[in-house]
Amino acid sequence: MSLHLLAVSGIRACITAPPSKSYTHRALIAAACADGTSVIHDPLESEDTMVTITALRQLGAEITVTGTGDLVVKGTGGNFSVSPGCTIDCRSSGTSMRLLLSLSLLADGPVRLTGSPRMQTRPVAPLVNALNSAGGKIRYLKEFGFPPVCVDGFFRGGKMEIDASLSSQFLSSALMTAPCGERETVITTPDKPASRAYLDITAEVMATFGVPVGRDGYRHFSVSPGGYHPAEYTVEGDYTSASYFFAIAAVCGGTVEVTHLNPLSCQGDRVFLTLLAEMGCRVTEGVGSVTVTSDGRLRGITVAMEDAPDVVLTLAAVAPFADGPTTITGIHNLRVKESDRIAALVHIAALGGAVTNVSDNSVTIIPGRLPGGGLIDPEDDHRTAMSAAVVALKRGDVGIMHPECVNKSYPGFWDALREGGIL
Ligand SMILES: O=C(O)C1=C[C@@H](OP(=O)(O)O)[C@@H](O)[C@H](O)C1
Ligand SMILES: C=C(OP(=O)(O)O)C(=O)O
Repeated sequence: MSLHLLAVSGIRACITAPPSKSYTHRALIAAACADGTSVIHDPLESEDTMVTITALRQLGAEITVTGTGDLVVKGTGGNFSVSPGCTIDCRSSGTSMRLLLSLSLLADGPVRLTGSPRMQTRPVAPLVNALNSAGGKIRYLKEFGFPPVCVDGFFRGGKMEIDASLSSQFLSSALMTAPCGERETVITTPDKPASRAYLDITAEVMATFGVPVGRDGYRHFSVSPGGYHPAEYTVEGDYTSASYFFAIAAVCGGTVEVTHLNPLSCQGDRVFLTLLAEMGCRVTEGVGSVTVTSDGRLRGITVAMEDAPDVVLTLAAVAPFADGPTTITGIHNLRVKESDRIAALVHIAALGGAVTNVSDNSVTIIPGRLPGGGLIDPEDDHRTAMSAAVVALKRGDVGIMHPECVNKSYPGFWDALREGGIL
């Protein structure tokens, strides 16, 4: 099935942001490790967070859903008990795969971690190397450096060096397991980590569940053993998911307000609002909401995006409608996401009528050189589908195949557009 959207203009909409995917994964993990019962209010219900819930149940945490959708998590105190042959299917969730890789070392037996064919091409070697130097006995079951893996051994802690230049998730993974290690964990990174804001999210959730993370910027971290405390936790709204609505306001013209957003959030994807302001939109922050207003006239910009990789595709959907080129640097790890997102970016820009000049770590999007329009297969990448929707609503001649792939992070995306009167 493919979805064809009509062009819209002069939008007036108010949409509630869904809960954050990154915060939900982390709150679940901290709660599952805690010594007692936690309640997670307003968790994200999506394919990826379901992967983490199912995995934590396989590891022995009891997780129940209340009538209002809250999650009650009976923690294990960091002692996971697994059945023989335990195999966790992370499907296409990179966050689940990476975060569970360290965590599985806390189990009382071997745990196999596998995933979709695409997940089996997403690297884990820098994390596996570090864990194997600190008590882990992790083996590759197919291709060296990639899932599936068999996780055995234990998490000793101590000094670890983790190269997180390809993915911050390697670092978040070891950090989240560290409170359940045998001794103090001290992690250094040889290079600047990718996607650094996600490390702030990790440290914030850990602190809420009673674990302070000692750190010197993003290059040196320390965590003491002692475990997590249970907590009552409310998940904030997701700025990445909100970016599509802001982008629609920017290119189609009009006003879109998105509510349920924390104005003090450490989500790096908030930067998307700064970029829209630079491109010519009016961005106003209310109490727990953000409004973007645009007359559709946009300027091209130059921007470094290594700390906010997930909104690069949203920007690629906006850039074709600017009055000049947009250059984006810091895109080296986009090739190892749910799809090759550099190829996706080229396709999205072309739908909007722009050509792209791609080099190793940057891309320039030049508007107005191609006819644009057409059909896109997002290749199961939720962010490609949602970004293509931005172009489709501007132009009216774009079809999106397999629109249900948004279920990975935002099952309610198409309904939110309908309810907001945009579809
Ligand atoms: O830790 C997280 O929650 C995430 C980290 C980022 O990945 P990388 O650190 O691999 O860039 C981001 O792209 C992903 O969507 C979520
Ligand atoms: C890259 C993403 O997620 P993950 O790494 O968890 O698959 C994403 O949501 O854009």
